[in-house]
Amino acid sequence: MSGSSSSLKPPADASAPVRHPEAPSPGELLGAHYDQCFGCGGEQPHGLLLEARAGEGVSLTAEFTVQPAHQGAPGLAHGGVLASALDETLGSLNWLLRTIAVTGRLETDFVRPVPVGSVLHLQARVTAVAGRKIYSTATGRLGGPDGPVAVRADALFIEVKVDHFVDNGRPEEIRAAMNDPDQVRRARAFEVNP
Ligand SMILES: CCCCCCCCCCCC(=O)SCCNC(=O)CCNC(=O)[C@H](O)C(C)(C)COP(=O)(O)OP(=O)(O)OC[C@H]1O[C@@H](n2cnc3c(N)ncnc32)[C@H](O)[C@@H]1OP(=O)(O)O
Repeated sequence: MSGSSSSLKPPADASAPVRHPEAPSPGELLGAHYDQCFGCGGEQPHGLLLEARAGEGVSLTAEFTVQPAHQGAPGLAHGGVLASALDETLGSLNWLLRTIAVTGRLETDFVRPVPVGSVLHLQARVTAVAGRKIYSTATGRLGGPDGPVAVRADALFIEVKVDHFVDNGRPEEIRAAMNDPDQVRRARAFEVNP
């Protein structure tokens, strides 16, 4: 069974997404937006270490290898971890729009169990944009990019200003990020002043 709530259906006046002219080229790795991010950061040993690659249009692919630290049932990935992998993949799409956005809603279907050690092949694309609202969808497949779907999600991201993080994040981490030239450079990729 699948389906999504009405708030995930773009309104009639929504527009098709427009890839930013300076978005990474198809095939290019996006890299981490923050090295402490649970989804993509290289400094989180139990994180997902998810690597996303730009696709055509406003789409991307990503891979996530399920580690023993990601278990729920014995030998199987925890559903919340799989939802995180989908969330991170969908969030990475905003790089291609050059828009800073956070997840407002994420609806996930868990279709097949995902064993530890398996690689989840994720594919995501933005389907529509309406004002600050960005609608997107993703699948995660097992055994290869054309393998059977194990998880899928629809999401609504909401565009925010960089102040969203500055005003709400714990001051220690905000200060450290602002003092990190690499982090400042990544933030500038979104054409914002950190
Ligand atoms: C430096 C680089 C770093 C880049 C960093 C990137 C990090 C990516 C990490 C991966 C992604 C994440 O996990 S992000 C972390 C998880 N998410 C969060 O923490 C978000 C927490 N929530 C919030 O802060 C807030 O609720 C917002 C920002 C989402 C929305 O608040 P707001 O800005 O006041 O906007 P608001 O007026 O309420 O809503 C705007 C429009 O969106 C709709 N809307 C809002 N929320 C929802 C919702 N849950 N479901 C349906 N619709 C919603 C409203 O109806 C409205 O529609 P209309 O009336 O206009 O039609």
